[in-house]
Amino acid sequence: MSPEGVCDVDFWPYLENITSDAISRTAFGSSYEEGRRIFEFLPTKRNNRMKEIESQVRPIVRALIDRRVNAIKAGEAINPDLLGMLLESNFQEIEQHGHKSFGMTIDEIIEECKVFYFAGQETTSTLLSWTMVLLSKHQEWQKRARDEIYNVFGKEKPNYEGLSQLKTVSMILFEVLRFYPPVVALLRHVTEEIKLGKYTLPKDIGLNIPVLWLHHSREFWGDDAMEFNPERFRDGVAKAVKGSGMFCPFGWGPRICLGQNFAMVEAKAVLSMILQRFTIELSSSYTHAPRLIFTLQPQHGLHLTLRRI
Ligand code: HEM
Repeated sequence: MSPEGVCDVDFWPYLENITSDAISRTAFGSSYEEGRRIFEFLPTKRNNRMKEIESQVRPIVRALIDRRVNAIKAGEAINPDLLGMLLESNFQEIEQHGHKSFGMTIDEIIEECKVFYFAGQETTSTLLSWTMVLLSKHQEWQKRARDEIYNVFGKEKPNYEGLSQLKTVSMILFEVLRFYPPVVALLRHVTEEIKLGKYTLPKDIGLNIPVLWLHHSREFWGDDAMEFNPERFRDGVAKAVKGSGMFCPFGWGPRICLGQNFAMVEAKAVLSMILQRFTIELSSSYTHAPRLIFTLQPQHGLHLTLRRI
């Protein structure tokens, strides 16, 4: 940072770090440093070695779980994190039915932990990235968000109660999720022939529900569908869009995202802490090129100019 408090920085790695920390602490509590190592194996275009990744991630998670299981067996208190809760409910299930086949196997628990990691990290850092880009392009919304954050927290650290009062920030995050949904499509496999409206879908076909397209359709959002306008969410999601299910950044139905509240709270907290300290603009080295690697990411990084307030 220059003596005047200005710096040019690629913010993307920092956002990746903070979201891995958040999910690591939530999933594995005090073992979060260990949990973070899992992200080193997240597949990217450069590092697309799924089999190798699988063989490296599994022992890390397995060691974490074994240690916890031994602690529980030794009568130690259960950690109030995701892994602790999963193991506790699993033990109860097995005890209640008196048989191992009622609980999850260790392999299934490992899979659950991995799902939380992979589902929760990249998606949230992507949401935060596009929020930074759009607030840089729309300085009036950046100012409105900062004013609200100062009104609620001043310069103090954000707290959970205060985060639920951030209405403008919520509107902004919803609009970012509409504009650049981290998950651009929902994929389904049709397991048996079914009638869907006027269509009959045959067994064994794949369905692609185009979230990105639905979120930009003039038919559902009106003539300003291609514009960034958080105001549309002032009276909630139902009033912003024609037709239910057309705003689906977290999916829809029984498989809707389990972490959506977590993600919103986390995004609000991170954004509050950034806007309390800095104004943000796009740096001259920023190149706008969203690309899809599982989620919609900034291809050439997130180069921003930060000015200390
Ligand atoms: C902005 C952040 C996030 C976005 C946009 C997002 C999006 C989604 C979407 C679209 C689905 C449904 C996929 C489908 O139907 O095929 C999903 C499922 C899921 N998400 Fe998220 N997610 C986010 C954050 C998180 C976080 C933070 C967690 C964990 C703490 C999480 C955990 C999960 C899990 C476990 C599922 C699977 C639910 C099931 O299949 O029953 N997500 N997410």
